[in-house]
Amino acid sequence: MDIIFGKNKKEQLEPVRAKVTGRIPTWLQGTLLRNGPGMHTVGETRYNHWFDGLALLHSFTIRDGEVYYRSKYLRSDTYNANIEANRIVVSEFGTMAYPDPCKNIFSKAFSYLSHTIPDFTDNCLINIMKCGEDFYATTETNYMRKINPQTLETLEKVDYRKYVAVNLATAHPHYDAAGNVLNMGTSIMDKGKTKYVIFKIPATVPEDKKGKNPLKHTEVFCSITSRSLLSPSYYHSFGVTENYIVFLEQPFKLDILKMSTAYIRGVNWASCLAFHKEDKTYIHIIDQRTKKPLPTKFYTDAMVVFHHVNAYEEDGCLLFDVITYEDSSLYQLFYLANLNQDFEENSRLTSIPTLRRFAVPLNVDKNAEVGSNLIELASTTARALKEKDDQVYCQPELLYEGLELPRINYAHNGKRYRYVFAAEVQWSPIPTKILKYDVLTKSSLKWGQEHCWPAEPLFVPTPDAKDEDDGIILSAIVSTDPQKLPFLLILDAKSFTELARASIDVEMHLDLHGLFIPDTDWDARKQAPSQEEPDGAPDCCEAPQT
Ligand SMILES: CC1=C(/C=C/C(C)=C/C=C/C(C)=C/C=O)C(C)(C)CCC1
Ligand SMILES: [Fe+2]
Repeated sequence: MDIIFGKNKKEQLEPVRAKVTGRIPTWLQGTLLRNGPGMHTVGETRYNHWFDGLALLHSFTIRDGEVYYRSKYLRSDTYNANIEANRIVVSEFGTMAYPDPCKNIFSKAFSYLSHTIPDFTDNCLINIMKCGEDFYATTETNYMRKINPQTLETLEKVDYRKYVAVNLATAHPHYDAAGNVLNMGTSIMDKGKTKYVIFKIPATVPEDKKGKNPLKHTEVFCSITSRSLLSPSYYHSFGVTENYIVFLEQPFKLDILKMSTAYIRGVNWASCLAFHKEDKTYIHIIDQRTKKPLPTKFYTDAMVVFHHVNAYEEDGCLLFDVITYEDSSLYQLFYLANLNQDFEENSRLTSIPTLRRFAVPLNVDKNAEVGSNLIELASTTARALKEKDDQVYCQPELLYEGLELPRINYAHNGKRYRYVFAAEVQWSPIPTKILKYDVLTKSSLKWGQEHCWPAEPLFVPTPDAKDEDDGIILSAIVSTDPQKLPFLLILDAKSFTELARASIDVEMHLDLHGLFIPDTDWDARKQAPSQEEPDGAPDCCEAPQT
């Protein structure tokens, strides 16, 4: 397993042509661009956690039935500093590192105590964000790196703090139909307050406005004061509907005092996160029209959510679907020490990721009887029980057990929808199958093959799509069988049958998230990789058949 998780992956700088079997639909033209950790040792030093790995971008360019693959490490300041020192010198989620090992503990304490919030890493390994015409590699700190989506080159380092007061920001922004970005982040102890800040980055900038960079036009949409100044919640994503935003203030919290002393205590950031099972999960619903949270205090039991799937409005209620855990053990399992030969035993989840639907009444009758259920929808068994003091306790409906890395047809984001595409996971965090779950009929279709570990499945609609599932699924598959090459799998999203696969003779990393850039989004001819790579691409076509 170390080969898949812990081994450093080589870059594939020149585009390599894949061996395609089956038929790739002719309308499918564009680039699947993805991000994830690819290097876990530098010199003699080793990261502790899989999320610490240095960001390795990779892309699959699909053109006229062919697939071209390339990969490149993000040249973050973190990457460059590590490579130059030939050891890990920048701290990541699960690994604390010190730039200068010669300094004694007192000078270390002095330099690190001068910042309550330490300077974080720019190793942007989680996702790719589109912002106007630009693409960024993202993580959860205040940094992003602009990238060239064709060459995978690393461009400017962006500090969110220049545009909006946040120390952390999610790697899962939302986009509206015009391409405006909606994201949120945490502002820690700024002017004596810790807040969750929802902000908008416009897709375009009016001609007359100075500066073409949309980030300069970032606007704070709404701020929610954290229940606690020194222990704000950790969150990985949030939900949106046509008129509302859903934010879960969950009892999985960052301890700011622990973070500010982590360097002198020699502990990692992960140890500053804790799940408080005795606490509640507060559900904040922000009205996009008034830019204010609803006054009712909605809450549910303690849980941990990383991924929101979708949310929508129905008959005066807001429904949201999330993948829930009963504890925070997921992040614990990705310590590389657990992901070894015996990972099946060492990395058993203590709670299975479960798709649950919550329903929140948008207009709460103050006179409703205490104990009454405020949800009268035929479509869900989720309940919202009126309590005293304007509180409403939400009880979810269980939809499906054992799934992660959810995606939907994004045209249905914020609206009623039927299909969740996800990776199936059981008691181990390793995906073994790709899943299509129908939230209406509660039925599912699956794709899986021996030794195959699929990445997050991404939905691309057909150009003339009528049904929600008119399109294809793209997923990069790595194999635990060294004889079997990794491949890009293309499934028909309706039937969930394989249309084609493109095998690539490289050591591919397991990635996290990404996006598809249709060729119509840029001047395809100008950017075609075939220009850099004349016909008869090297070695690729000799790839052994799998
Ligand atoms: C470095 C750093 C962080 C990094 C978090 C990361 C890298 C999380 C990755 C999560 C993933 C990949 C989840 C998948 O579901 C924190 C804790 C935000 C804050 C302190 C500094
Ligand atoms: Fe994620």
